[in-house]
Amino acid sequence: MAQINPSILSADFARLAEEARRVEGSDGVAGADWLHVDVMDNHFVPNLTLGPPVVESLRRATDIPLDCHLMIEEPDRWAPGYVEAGAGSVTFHAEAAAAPVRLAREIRAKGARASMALKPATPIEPYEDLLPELDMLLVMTVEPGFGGQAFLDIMLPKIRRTRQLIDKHGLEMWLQVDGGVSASTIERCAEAGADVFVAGSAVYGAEDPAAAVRALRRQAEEAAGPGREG
Ligand SMILES: O=C(CO)[C@@H](O)[C@H](O)COP(=O)(O)O
Repeated sequence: MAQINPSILSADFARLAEEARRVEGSDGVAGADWLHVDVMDNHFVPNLTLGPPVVESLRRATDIPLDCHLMIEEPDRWAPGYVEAGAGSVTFHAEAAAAPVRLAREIRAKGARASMALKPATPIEPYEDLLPELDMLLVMTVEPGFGGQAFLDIMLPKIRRTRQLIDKHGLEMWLQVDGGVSASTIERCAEAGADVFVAGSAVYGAEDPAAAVRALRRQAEEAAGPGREG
């Protein structure tokens, strides 16, 4: 089943709890699967957002699970604190981690899903042996740092190759894409093998964000076909 994770980078930071609730399901209507929390340190990327205290407050204010994407240096030092703050999934960048296997094991041992992200220029192949240590692999489809950028369709072959490696090893892990995911790009991502979709402006820029989430999920599931649904 396709999962849709709205990115709070496109939300109103003065009203985060309310923005989280706008994409949560209500009255039996399915909403977003996870809330994607963009953590930026102004070093790994040229933008600055939030840290563990905000994650902790969001955890208390909403029921939706938190998918924290750490676009920061020294994730080996800081990532465990995000699990303690209440993240259900923590993604660190391959380019920043000193010891990715040890870090993934620590995140899992603390009780969260462990995930690793690749910037557009970072290939998946050197990380093949590491995949069993992860619950999710994130292929960035824009340069990390800002919402609202154009989808890099030259990332589609990397999504396809990553899916092939996951299937080759018989892994249950998820394949996430992030950046420029919208009604006009999500089908290509799903066809290439992605099953978790981060969408910022396509959700929070819509008049009805919860309806945008449902429409994106429907498109992704139709594009993936019966092989990947349910
Ligand atoms: O991590 C990032 C950007 O670095 C993303 O999560 C964006 O925030 C997604 O926004 P859209 O491209 O969907 O507007």
